[in-house]
Amino acid sequence: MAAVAAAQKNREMFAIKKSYSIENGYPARRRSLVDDARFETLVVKQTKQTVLDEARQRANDSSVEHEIEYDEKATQKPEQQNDDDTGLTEEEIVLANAIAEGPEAERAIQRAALILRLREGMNSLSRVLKAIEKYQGAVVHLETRPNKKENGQLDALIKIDMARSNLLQLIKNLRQSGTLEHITLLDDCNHLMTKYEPDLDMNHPGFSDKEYRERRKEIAEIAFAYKYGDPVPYIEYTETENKTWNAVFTTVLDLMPKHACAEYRRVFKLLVEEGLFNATGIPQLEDMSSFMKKCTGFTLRPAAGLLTARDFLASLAFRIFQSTQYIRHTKTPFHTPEPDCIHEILGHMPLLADPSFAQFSQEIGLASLGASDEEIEKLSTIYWFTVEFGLCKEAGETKVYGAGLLSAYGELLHALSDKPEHRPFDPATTAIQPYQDQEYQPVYYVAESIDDMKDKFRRWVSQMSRPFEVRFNPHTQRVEVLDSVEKLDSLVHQLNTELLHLSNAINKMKTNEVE
Ligand SMILES: C[C@H](O)[C@H](O)[C@H]1CNc2nc(N)[nH]c(=O)c2N1
Ligand SMILES: N[C@@H](Cc1ccc(O)cc1)C(=O)O
Ligand SMILES: [Fe+2]
Repeated sequence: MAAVAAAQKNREMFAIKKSYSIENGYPARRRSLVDDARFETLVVKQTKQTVLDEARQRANDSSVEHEIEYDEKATQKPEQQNDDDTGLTEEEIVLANAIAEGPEAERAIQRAALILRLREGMNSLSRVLKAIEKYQGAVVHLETRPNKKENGQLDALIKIDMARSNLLQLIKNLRQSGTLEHITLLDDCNHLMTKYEPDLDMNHPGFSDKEYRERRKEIAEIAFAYKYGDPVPYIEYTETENKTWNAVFTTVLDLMPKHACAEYRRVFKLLVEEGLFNATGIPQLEDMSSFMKKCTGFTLRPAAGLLTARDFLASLAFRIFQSTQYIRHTKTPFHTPEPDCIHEILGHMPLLADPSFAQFSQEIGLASLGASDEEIEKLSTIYWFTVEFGLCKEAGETKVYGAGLLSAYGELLHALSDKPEHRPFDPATTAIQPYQDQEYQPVYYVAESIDDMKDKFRRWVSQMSRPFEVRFNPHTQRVEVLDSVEKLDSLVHQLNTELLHLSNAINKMKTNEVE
């Protein structure tokens, strides 16, 4: 529990204390998700920097020098000594703040991944392992490889579990000895909301509605309190909220037989038959999550608002969709400037229950893991013009599969009209097409089919700069980096097993046909 509380505290330490709305002194501006996301990334960075500078200042002021018992002589040369002991790294500050929570948090076991540069090869490694042992740490994972630049030197990745206070000491010593290249505190959620409160600027339909804003905060709290593995709490939606749902649901019911792609129509019908989709009430995320899990393994977790692209995409790699639970303002049922539960449930969820589309969504997520900021921007642009606002061909006609169109019939009709430009989906050009969410789009991309879009996307991803390949292991529900013979070996075994099932099934079907 202490770890969760400390992680929560660390989140809050960096979380943006005020929303970007007029009353908090942020300039009014026409809503644009892209600008918002960029603006907020900048503010998040500034907020973090301020917090870190203040903590370093405090560390400077605190005359008490932490006793360093560690046997430094054995591991460093004078020139390596870093006498600026208070150049605390962000992780040290996060740890120090967690420790400040009290004795329990101080003793709490923290998992961390250390990337080390071992200048004296195996000699340095044995000293580091001795230090870990000295601080009562447990090595969970260790791998080394020759340093690309310096012969005789090693790079090491060591995952350890260690009491926070000891870990703080160890990091400091490794940093001073010039061994520590990087550390990641693994159980701190870096799920930073880009907004603490909804950004309801002047032209947001709910801006002047105090009751609506209270409701938004109340529902956002569910997302903040949510822990992985919990069922998503039910929400007692009000009559007004259900009326808003009804207005949109009935229009989608009218329009989707003609305009939605076949994959969407198929699952929509299933959802109606299962009683999850009806005109009277907003479906509960927990029920939708169970349905999707049965179909494709996708599950939901509640999101309090717009997440950073990296956070949002990373979840898709694990077949987790971060879904908002609040609903748009009743004044504007047919288009809202931000994702809401109607958009997520009516727009996204039917297709996340389709195997081919679920695979495509997961592959965008997998491609985002370890991607550079530039590549994240390209992936979220591809996501925008496909998952959010994509069109596809079907028996010579243009159909809709983009969630942002299926949940906003006004824009759906615009997208299918001859007003906007229609371009063939091609990842390389789509990925760099600028877009704004202020009004309807001037350009929409048309895929030959969902499978064709997936194939084109895979080829484009294979040229991305990431120097390693990843795969999602459905048994462990974890993403594996395919960078060792052992991992490739287990993947080949997995494939062999699947192929065996496939050939047995084919033989049995052939035999049945003959009989
Ligand atoms: C991936 C891309 O940035 C996309 O616009 C994301 C951003 N963050 C999001 N956050 C939430 N909660 N819901 C969304 O649909 C999105 N869309
Ligand atoms: N415009 C969509 C909601 C939406 C907003 C922003 C997005 O990024 C995506 C979807 C609707 O009204 O349903
Ligand atoms: Fe969306």
